[in-house]
Amino acid sequence: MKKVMLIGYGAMAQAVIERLPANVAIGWIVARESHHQAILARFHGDVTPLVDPLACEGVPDLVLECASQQAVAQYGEAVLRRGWHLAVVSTGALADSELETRLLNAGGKLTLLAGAVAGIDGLSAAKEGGLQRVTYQSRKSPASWRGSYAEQLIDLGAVKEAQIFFEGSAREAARLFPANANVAATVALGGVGMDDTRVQLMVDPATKRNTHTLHVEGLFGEFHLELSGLPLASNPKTSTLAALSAVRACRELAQC
Ligand SMILES: NC(=O)C1=CN([C@@H]2O[C@H](COP(=O)(O)OP(=O)(O)OC[C@H]3O[C@@H](n4cnc5c(N)ncnc54)[C@H](O)[C@@H]3O)[C@@H](O)[C@H]2O)C=CC1
Ligand SMILES: O=C([O-])CC(=O)C(=O)O
Repeated sequence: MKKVMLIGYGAMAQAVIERLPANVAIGWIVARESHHQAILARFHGDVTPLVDPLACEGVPDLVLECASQQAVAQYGEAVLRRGWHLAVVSTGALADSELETRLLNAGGKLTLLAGAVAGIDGLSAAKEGGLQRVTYQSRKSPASWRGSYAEQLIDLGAVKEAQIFFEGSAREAARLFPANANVAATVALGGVGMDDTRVQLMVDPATKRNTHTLHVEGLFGEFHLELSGLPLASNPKTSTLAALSAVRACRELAQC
């Protein structure tokens, strides 16, 4: 039985717990203290709630971050320094280039999950031949942008038709929208980097989906990908596919 340490106990973590493959168990959950009683009760003491991954007395086969960019900054380096395997879904944390360097030099094994988008394998392959242009657009409902920096750029309650409210680099997008624009960072890391990946963020009152549009041009030719994802019912910011990419990481663990 492979044992996973989850970081986070929100919408994505719940989806992962519900779909956990056979031969994989959650051993520890790093969560806010307010969640600890609920974790103990739900798993009848079989899962240890922690406030810090380093309080773990065992050795997890995988540490699966499903929490926030802030959690990656807080725990990522220490987890990797222990020689553990860390899979990160809050990839936008790497928009902080100093943190990126520390994570890459810490040892262990760092996996960046594809999250809510597809095509990262093709993008990375295309990079081998040279890329000329990578653009990424995210289109979500007003509910998905609520509570984010978007509220300072646009009146979400008054939007009548689809509107772009942010244009900039992947680095800016990932840092300004930490719960909404990790895909911008994922695309950047697979392609032309944080500063050269152009990003548009759009609010669309007519949609209930999270739509990711990727356009890539390079020596290989070009590709255009549009992925229209259903958000998790418990968090409209987060696409179901992002949670499924974390489940996939658990399945790969079960198979190795
Ligand atoms: N790469 C991608 O495609 C995507 C990445 N994400 C990332 O996944 C994260 C989680 O998504 P959801 O579960 O939907 O969010 P959520 O807001 O429902 O849950 C996040 C949970 O993590 C906990 N948390 C945050 N920072 C923590 C810390 N430092 N220590 C302990 N617990 C901490 C929160 O208390 C909360 O329980 C998002 O914040 C975002 O960074 C989300 C969607 C797509
Ligand atoms: O789940 C999504 O659709 C994308 C998302 O929140 C992110 O990129 O952080």
